Amino acid sequence: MSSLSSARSAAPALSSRSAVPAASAPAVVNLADASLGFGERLLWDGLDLQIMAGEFFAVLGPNGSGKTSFLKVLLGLQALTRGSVRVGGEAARRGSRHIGYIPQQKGFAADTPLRARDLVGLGVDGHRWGVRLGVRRHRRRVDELLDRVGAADYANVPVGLLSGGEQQRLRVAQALATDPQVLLCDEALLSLDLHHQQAVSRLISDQSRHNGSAVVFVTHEINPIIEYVDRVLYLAGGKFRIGAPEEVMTTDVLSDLYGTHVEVLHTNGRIVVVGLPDATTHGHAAEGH
Ligand SMILES: Nc1ncnc2c1ncn2[C@@H]1O[C@H](COP(=O)(O)OP(=O)(O)OP(=O)(O)O)[C@@H](O)[C@H]1O
Repeated sequence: MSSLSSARSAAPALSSRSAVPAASAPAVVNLADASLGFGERLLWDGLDLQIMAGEFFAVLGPNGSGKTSFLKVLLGLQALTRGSVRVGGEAARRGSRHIGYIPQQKGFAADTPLRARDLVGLGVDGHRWGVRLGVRRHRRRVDELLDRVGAADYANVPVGLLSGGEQQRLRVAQALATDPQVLLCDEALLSLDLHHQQAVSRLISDQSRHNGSAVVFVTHEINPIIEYVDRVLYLAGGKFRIGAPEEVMTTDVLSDLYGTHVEVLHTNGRIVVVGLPDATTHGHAAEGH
């Protein structure tokens, strides 16, 4: 185990940005002594982590560091090499009703035979194993969700004709339909313009602050969500570090994780990482805006 991972977190208090007091918030994700590796390749080892209701938790790291694998573990799609994982009080498993999932933005084909309200309706029905709400209640719930994400105006438009940002709002509505205990977001802002990045991240943050969902947000770029993040899990080179962004996103910590000197600059409320190893394709350095 690395020196960094031995400094693992036993769920430190949430940052001042959280509206949910740490003491009263229950843990909804619980990893104990968790390790994951593929063959020779170790992604992380000895990960003890609790994510609390209402917490906005970001998972960061360069390409290939294990961010998507971390989400798959929570989704019950990837078994750990060692240790245990519980979500909403039960062992992680596929199709858990405790989980809402916002995938990467991928456009729908223009001829997809679904209207905006149909897509959201699938989320409302998704966990009911065939037992649908009555037609009226179903419609009301879909309307509420469309309204909440600002999509009421295009409720009846086929999804393939909507912009990327409009489609992503619908995916948020779909994921929120069951008011999940845990909201998993996989690069949910990718390829959205700045305006839609801000709108979608605010919707996700609202779900954690006002409805108490724990948000687990996988991203290669912290800046679009920096104002909402309580804690970060930073994965790199088989090691990890957990803490508030200001504790983890530092020159010392990232240099230690990458095993080479990198510089972390804080400018205009943004974080820019400079000098990442050549082999590392990573958002911070490349973007630097
Ligand atoms: N089922 C698997 N079998 C073997 N290797 C795997 C498997 N799943 C993931 N890996 C490897 O584990 C590493 C981490 O992959 P993962 O997709 O979790 O990284 P990531 O941080 O999400 O990367 P990116 O930012 O590029 O999406 C990669 O080297 C990948 O090839």
